[in-house]
Amino acid sequence: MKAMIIANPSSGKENALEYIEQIEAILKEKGYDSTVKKTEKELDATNFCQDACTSDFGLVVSLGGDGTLHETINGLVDQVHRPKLGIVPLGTVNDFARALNIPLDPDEAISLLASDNTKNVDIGKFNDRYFVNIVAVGAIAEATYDVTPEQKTKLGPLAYVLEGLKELTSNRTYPLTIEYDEKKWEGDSLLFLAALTRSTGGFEKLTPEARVDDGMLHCYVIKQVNMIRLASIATAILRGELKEEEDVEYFTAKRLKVSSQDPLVTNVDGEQGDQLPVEMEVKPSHIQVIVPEN
Ligand SMILES: Nc1ncnc2c1ncn2[C@@H]1O[C@H](COP(=O)(O)OP(=O)(O)OP(=O)(O)O)[C@@H](O)[C@H]1O
Repeated sequence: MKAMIIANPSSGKENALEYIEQIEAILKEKGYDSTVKKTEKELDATNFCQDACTSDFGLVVSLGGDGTLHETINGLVDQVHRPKLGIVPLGTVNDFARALNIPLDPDEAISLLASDNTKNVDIGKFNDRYFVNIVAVGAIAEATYDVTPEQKTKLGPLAYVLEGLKELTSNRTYPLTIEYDEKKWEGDSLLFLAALTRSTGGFEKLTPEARVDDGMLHCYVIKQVNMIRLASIATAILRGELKEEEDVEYFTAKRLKVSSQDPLVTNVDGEQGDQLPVEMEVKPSHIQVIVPEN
């Protein structure tokens, strides 16, 4: 059996290469011959992973942050043969690993690679690319672009939360039309979220209803609200009860289209996405990921 280790030497604390021997050793015990591929630039992980799929590899390990993981998954999704995926998180946020209960400690995540326990996880299609966590539309969605690498290193996930809260208080709304399955929502919205998992920006209670393998996009529209209601929504988020708020519309969908008369950009798994209109769809239980039991 063949395994490919896709390592980004620049991720997190720039120490990915220190873990390679340890990973090779554990995979050897499982009967894998490992090939190590080091990324040098954007899209390398996608191309390496596509090669692994077409060359009949049984396992691909992503060793890096969320960016490397997304690029790896984007190389996997459209293929007929999709190897199992192992994740060793080295980034600052590691949302997908959090959502799957994969240890954030690299040594523990490497030990997990010996496990045969896997989960078939949903993937979201967003226009012609894929996402694993969340799509956001609104001012807070643009806030993550303002987080500097220095803030990220110093504050970790909190940098996104702080930047996001700052934007929320600006209370800017946008007219949105959301067509989902056979239904439609239209109105002014402060923030629209479509989540596949419960973890966003390192914050694990924003969208607690979302399960990684339920085949659904969990959608939350925060409507136009006054400052007092906004404070109530903020505390509801902290309690993991966003959907209970009266100014929040919650629904699930298998596919949806979001449009607006305003030229709004989107945020897809923390990266800048296409401008509206956009279409999304769930590919249910599409990739097999090594995860802890329970
Ligand atoms: N050798 C390299 N040097 C610089 N950048 C690289 C290299 N290889 C890949 N990249 C790019 O680095 C991007 C970010 O990597 P990744 O997300 O793994 O690390 P990170 O930014 O430290 O993690 P996080 O986003 O969780 O903080 C990747 O999306 C990829 O395009």
